[in-house]
Amino acid sequence: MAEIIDGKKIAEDVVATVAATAKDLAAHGVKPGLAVVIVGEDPASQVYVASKSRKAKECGFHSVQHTLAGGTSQADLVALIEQLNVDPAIHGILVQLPLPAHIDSGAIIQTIEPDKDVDGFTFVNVGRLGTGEVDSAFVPCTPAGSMLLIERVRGRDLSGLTAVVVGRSNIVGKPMANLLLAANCTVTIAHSRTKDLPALCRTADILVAAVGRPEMVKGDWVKQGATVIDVGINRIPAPEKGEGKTRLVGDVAFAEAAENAGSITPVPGGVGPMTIAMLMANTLVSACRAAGVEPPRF
Ligand SMILES: NC(=O)C1=CN([C@@H]2O[C@H](COP(=O)(O)OP(=O)(O)OC[C@H]3O[C@@H](n4cnc5c(N)ncnc54)[C@H](OP(=O)(O)O)[C@@H]3O)[C@@H](O)[C@H]2O)C=CC1
Ligand SMILES: Nc1nc(=O)c2c([nH]1)NC[C@@H]1CN(c3ccc(C(=O)N[C@@H](CCC(=O)O)C(=O)O)cc3)C=[N+]21
Repeated sequence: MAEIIDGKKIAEDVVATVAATAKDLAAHGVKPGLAVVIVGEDPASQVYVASKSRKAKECGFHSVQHTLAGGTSQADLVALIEQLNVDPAIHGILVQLPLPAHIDSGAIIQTIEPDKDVDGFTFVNVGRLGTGEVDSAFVPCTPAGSMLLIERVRGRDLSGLTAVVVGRSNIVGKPMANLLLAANCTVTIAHSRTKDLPALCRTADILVAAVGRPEMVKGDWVKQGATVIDVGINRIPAPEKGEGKTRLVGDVAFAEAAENAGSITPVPGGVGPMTIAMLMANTLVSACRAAGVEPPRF
C-alpha cells in the first residue's frame, strides 16, 4: 500500500514558516499585503477566495478582498489592478479565475505588476521559470505546492526519474512540467490528443494528473512504486450521503491507484491545501524582497 502524502500537514508547516517570517518582517516595518480580486458570484470561486483571505489573516498579513459585480467592465478591472500595482501596502495581487466571459482574462493577467504577480501567470514570471531562473520567478501556486510534496518523498534532485504530466494548461500542466525539468526529470506532457495514455502513464516514476476528469487515471495506469500527484478537484454527486449531496474526488481513482503507487496524494487534503499555502509563501517572498530581507526557503 502506498504512503499517503499528507498535503494538509505539509501545508500547515509552510504556513507556520510564513507566519513566523511575517513576524520578523514587522521589525523592518513591513507587513505582507495580499489583495484578492473576484468578479461575479460563482459559489466555488467564493469559497476559495474566502479561504485565501482567512489564511492570509492567519499568517498575520494585511489582507484585502475586492468583490466586483459580475457585470464589471474590463476598464474598471484594469483600473483596480493598476491601483493595486502602485499600492505600497500590497505585495501580492491575485485575480481569481475564471473571469466572466465578457472579460479578456489574458489581458487582465498581463496588467498585473510581475513583482506582485504571486500567481506567477505574467509573461515575465512564466519566462523566468521557462528559462530556468526558478529562484527569481513567482511559480504558480498549484505546481509549486505539488513540487514541494514530490520533494518530501523523493528529494530535491530527481535525476534519472521519468515524469508524466497529464494536462497542458498554463496554470498547472505547463509550469509543472517546467519545474520537473528544472529538477532533472525526463518529462512528457500528455493531453487530450495523446495516443495510448495508459501505456504512457505506466512509464512514469512521477505521475501528475491535472485534467479535470473525475477518477480518469486508473490503478493499472500506475507503475509499481510511482509517486502520484492528483491535482484534480471534481465535485460529483454522492447519493449515498443523502439526496442532493456531493463529494470531492480527484482525477485519479485513488483506492486502486494506491495499490500500485509508492506514494500518492489524497483529494481533499493533498494538493488543494498546498495551493493556498504557496500563495502565502509567494506573498511573503514578495514582501521580503520589498523589505530587502532574505526570504526563507520552502
Ligand atoms: N488543487 C488545486 O489547487 C487546483 C486544482 N485544479 C484542478 O485541476 C484540474 C485541471 O485544471 P486546469 O489545468 O486548470 O484544467 P484545464 O481544463 O485548463 O486543462 C485540462 C487539461 O487536461 C487535458 N485533458 C482533458 N481531457 C483529457 C483526456 N481525456 N485525456 C488526456 N488529457 C485530457 C486537456 O487537454 P487539451 O489541452 O488537449 O484540451 C488540458 O490540457 C481541474 O480538476 C481543476 O479543478 C486547478 C487549479 C488548482
Ligand atoms: N487566480 C487563481 N489562482 C488560483 O490558484 C486558482 C484560481 N485562480 N481559480 C481556481 C483554482 C482552484 N484553486 C484551489 C485552491 C484550493 C483548493 C483547496 O483548498 N481544496 C481543498 C478542498 C476544498 C473543498 O472542500 O472544496 C482540498 O483539496 O483539500 C482547491 C482549489 C485555486 N485556483
